[in-house]
Amino acid sequence: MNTLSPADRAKFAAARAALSLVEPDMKLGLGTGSTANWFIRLLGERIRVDGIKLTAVATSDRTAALALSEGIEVIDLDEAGWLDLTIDGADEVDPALNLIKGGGGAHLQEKIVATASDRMVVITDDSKLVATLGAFPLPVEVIPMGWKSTRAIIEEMLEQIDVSGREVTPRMDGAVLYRTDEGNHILDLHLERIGDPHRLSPLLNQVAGVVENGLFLGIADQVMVGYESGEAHLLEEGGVMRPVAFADGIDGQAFLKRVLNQV
Ligand SMILES: O=C[C@H](O)[C@H](O)[C@H](O)COP(=O)(O)O
Repeated sequence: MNTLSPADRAKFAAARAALSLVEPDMKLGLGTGSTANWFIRLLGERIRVDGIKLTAVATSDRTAALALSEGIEVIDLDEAGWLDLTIDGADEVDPALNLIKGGGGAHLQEKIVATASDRMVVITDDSKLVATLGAFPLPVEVIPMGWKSTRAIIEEMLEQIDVSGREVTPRMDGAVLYRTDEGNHILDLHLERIGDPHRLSPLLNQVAGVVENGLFLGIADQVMVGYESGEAHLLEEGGVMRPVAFADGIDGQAFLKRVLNQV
């Protein structure tokens, strides 16, 4: 059997802890990325074990494909109307539960889905908890037409902003520009430290050509933090942390054995 890396042990623990938040008949938002993928696989297992019924909205083509392969019913957001709970990963989480997302290029759909939910719970390993956002490059989705002009305007705007770095690079997919599910490009802003994310986010979104940036401010309600040890804690605004027990009826060892042998 392949073994779980320390990072995956922590991601798995966070995802499994969030599984206990799922109740029958919920309409769920499913995030994108390696941590969200653990949650989606575990959700599929819970549906197989418990036979619970629920529907889900995906935040990317990748997530939709994985969810469908796990037997999860996937519907459009407009069909769902409003969601009970969104579970998603993050690239950085600050003490006020503000996030940087979009490392996988999916932050536009993720923000639409999270803000159309009663509750957003982030699942993450403890390495993503930071005092100040910005060490992870901030993704900004831009329309392909005139993207170089959009980048120039962003660079000029950044001169007025309290950040420690100002390099803006187009995200590449091998030799070509990266394309999101919507066919747009991504600019990664290497800011190192974002002094005032609440000032930066609307300024970015005001630039013509910008579709959405990866700052999630005041959107996440709680954070499930997983550790290499296999434990998980629930983090709430204000820094309160409490341990979470797994209560899902899943045989974790058997589940991991099956999943790891598929990889
Ligand atoms: O665009 C991708 C998403 O925002 C992801 O949720 C984020 O990048 C975290 O991904 P991972 O769980 O793979 O670290």
